[in-house]
Amino acid sequence: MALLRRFGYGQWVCNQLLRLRCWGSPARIFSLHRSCLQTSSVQADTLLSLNSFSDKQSDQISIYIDSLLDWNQRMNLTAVTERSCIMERHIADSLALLPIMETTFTKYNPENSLEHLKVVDVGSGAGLPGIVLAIARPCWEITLLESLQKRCNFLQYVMEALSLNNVKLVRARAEDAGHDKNYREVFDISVARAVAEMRILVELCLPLVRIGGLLVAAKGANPEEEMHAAKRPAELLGASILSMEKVSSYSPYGQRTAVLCHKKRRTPNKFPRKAGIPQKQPLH
Ligand SMILES: C[S@@+](CC[C@H](N)C(=O)[O-])C[C@H]1O[C@@H](n2cnc3c(N)ncnc32)[C@H](O)[C@@H]1O
Repeated sequence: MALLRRFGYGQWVCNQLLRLRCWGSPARIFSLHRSCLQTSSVQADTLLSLNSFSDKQSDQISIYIDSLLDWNQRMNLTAVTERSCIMERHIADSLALLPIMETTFTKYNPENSLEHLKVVDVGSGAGLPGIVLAIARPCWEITLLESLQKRCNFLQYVMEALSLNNVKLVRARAEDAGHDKNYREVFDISVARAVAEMRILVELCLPLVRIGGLLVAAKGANPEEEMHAAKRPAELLGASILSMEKVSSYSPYGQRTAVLCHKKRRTPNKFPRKAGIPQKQPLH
């Protein structure tokens, strides 16, 4: 472990190697180091095999990362510019949401199958976590909601390059989509990652969620304060904040969490408020 750490590998890679019992002689470790330098394949292969990805899904992840790196030279999609870091910080981080999404959804919707969920990724940016979820769960219908045209151009390109036929792209602000009958209260789950603090997120995301559905917000190590501040806003929108769950992401950001809300009643028609108002005057 210390040896790989000295070569600059993150905790995630070391943990994966430990899990797979990939340890052996110094020569074996050195050859692993060399192969990591060449292809980052230890992280990639391990992550993809842990998620039981088929060859097609693994290829889709690979093309997605290539596209991110390529387009990132022309537009600002992500601050992460190394292939291996994208694997750790973005792909692993997005996949880490799946177990908590699925167990919590089943708990509150025991009569519903997990096979055909409708999920909206609010503020999808470069497609995180939406594109990764669409690859991992080809039977789900994923809607990417993104307001910036440039990012939508990238998302459209990726959808075609990956032949993703379970993804819809909507270029709109969440405040507007929330009043469109095609999107209002139709989704089983709304996810959001790195978009806004919880008081704002509940107003952007909960109007899109059907009664019984969930909001799953990907958060950092300590979301307690913002979660507490969002309790009443969530109630105003027809939901209760269920809990904060630790998620087993291997990203080097440190502990990751998911804040979960359960929609219990219809959202009053006055929400979401006009574009920009949720951010300027968060509900309290
Ligand atoms: C910091 S990026 C995060 C992107 C991605 N979710 C991720 O984890 O990398 C936030 C994205 O949310 C989008 N966004 C912010 N507010 C929005 C809104 N009200 N409606 C739709 N998209 C929004 C921005 O355009 C931006 O692409």
